[in-house]
Amino acid sequence: APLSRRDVDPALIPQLGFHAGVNPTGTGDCDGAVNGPNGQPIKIPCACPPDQATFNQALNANVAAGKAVNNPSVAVSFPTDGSKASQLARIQTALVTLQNLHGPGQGCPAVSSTLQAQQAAINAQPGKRDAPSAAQITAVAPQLDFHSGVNPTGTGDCDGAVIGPNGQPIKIPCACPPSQADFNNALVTNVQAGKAVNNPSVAVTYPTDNSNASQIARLNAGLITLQNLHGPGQGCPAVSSTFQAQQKALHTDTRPLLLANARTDSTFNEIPLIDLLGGNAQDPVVRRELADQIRDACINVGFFYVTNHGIPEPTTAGALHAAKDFFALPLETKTKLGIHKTPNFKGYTALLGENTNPENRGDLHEGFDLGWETLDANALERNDGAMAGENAWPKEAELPGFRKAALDYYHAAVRLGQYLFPLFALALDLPENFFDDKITKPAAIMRLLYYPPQTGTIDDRTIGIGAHTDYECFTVLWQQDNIQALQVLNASGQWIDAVPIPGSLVVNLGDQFARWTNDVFKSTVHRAVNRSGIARYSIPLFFGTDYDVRLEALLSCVSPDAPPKYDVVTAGDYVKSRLEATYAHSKS
Ligand SMILES: O=C(O)CCC(=O)C(=O)O
Ligand SMILES: [Fe+2]
Repeated sequence: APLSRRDVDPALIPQLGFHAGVNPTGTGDCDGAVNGPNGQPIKIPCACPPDQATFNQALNANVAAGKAVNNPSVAVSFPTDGSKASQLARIQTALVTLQNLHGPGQGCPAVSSTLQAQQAAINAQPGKRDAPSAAQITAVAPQLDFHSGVNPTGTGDCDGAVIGPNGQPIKIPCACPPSQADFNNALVTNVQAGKAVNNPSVAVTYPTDNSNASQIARLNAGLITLQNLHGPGQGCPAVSSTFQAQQKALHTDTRPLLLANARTDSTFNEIPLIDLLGGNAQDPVVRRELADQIRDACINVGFFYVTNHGIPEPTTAGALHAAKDFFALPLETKTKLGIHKTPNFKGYTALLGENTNPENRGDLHEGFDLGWETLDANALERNDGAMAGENAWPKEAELPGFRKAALDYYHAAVRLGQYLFPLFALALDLPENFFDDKITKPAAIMRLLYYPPQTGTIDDRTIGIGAHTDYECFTVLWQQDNIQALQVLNASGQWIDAVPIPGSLVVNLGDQFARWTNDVFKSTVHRAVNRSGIARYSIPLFFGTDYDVRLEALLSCVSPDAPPKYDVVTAGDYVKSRLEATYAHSKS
């Protein structure tokens, strides 16, 4: 199209830096221009981005209108000078154009271009021309957090702000650090010069926004200023301030702020193993590191193994023993405890009594389900409305010790669940106590499962447990060693074996978390087929929230590219409706 008189100078239009159709998955997704936290390109619709010429036309229309024509509440500007601020404004207009190509919030994602990287590069440029004012610099100046003259030794040395490896404060000159006001003055001089004036080969950058990267950059500017106060390399040591500790805390938190942009369609080939030590560590950095591993597994796989999970081996052995004894009871005894005889899915499920996958003919396992119950006869029962109702136990004389063994395991697993919830919260960039008021009653359902061996030709519609997702927030699954049965479906449709790892448990996410996170956390499809030739036992515990908690997409998991996918329902109603469908199969 010919340039219209009102069109902007095409040389000033930011380049998209990427083109459509890279590495199509076959499901409409292609690689984007930006790598996600897993090191793989973030997926984008294959039709994104448009070609540069089409894009330029849309941008010209927006600039002419002074707003995004498809989203008129968003103003755009297109200053033409070379200042940093104007370059950034032009890129901002390009981003708005890209993301509203076809309607309000309907367009191509930012990551289908390199526009955000271009913004970051401009922000990182040193330079006097657009240096902030003294007031802007001091408003966000790094705080020394320490003052001079602490515990003088009499030889000119004083205590520094940092403890050394011997447990004692590292010594610094008593004149260090300067006062915050003197430090600020030196900082302003350096920032406005774009370098350390006392050591001119050292550049100083000082972005003033609140991002982690910018805070870290400002602390660097602070360190350079402090260490070159009086001449090249002559100044106060880093340990006369807490700058480095502040940087360390920020470095552990450089994940993208918007979880919505961390969404992946990754095709995993193995299930990660996470050592759970450190979840209660005093040091928040340690807890953060563990939560980051969990976050990666939740975003990319939806399944992970855990070690150091805290459930004692004898407790597990006791529960396994109890399961074996229970399923060996005469069918008649078990049938008396049938799950349809209780209001809330407690008790025994016979072979083929359940159907997890509607396309199947019934699941080839027997089960025994129980909910929260205390072993202490005097304690108050706390029962979640969703699953309220008594457990259906066999008589103590019929199966001595069964109830205690099952409940011992249940209680140990609930402790593990309570340990995991704050870590999941951290993984979602939420306060660690986010779930505390949502899990006041342990809405945890435990199952003992028995899978008879399947021999001969196998009809794919009758397997141990049909392909399904779990319904709650997450599941903690114990599976028997040496028998491979559990399989997990990856994004390219392959079943990946979840091989039992001795001493570990499997943790997998369920639909409640998927709904909360708008599918940023994956509720991954899985099934079990026991072709080992011998009996297999497993013990899942499903952790949900209190009944009335609304499963509403977290704001951080929603963006124009990823609008909320699910209707809001309560956690309890959701699980209940799924259970009703699962067991409808055997209800007569
Ligand atoms: O037995 C297994 O390994 C899996 C059980 C399961 O997926 C379930 O009960 O939801
Ligand atoms: Fe499951």
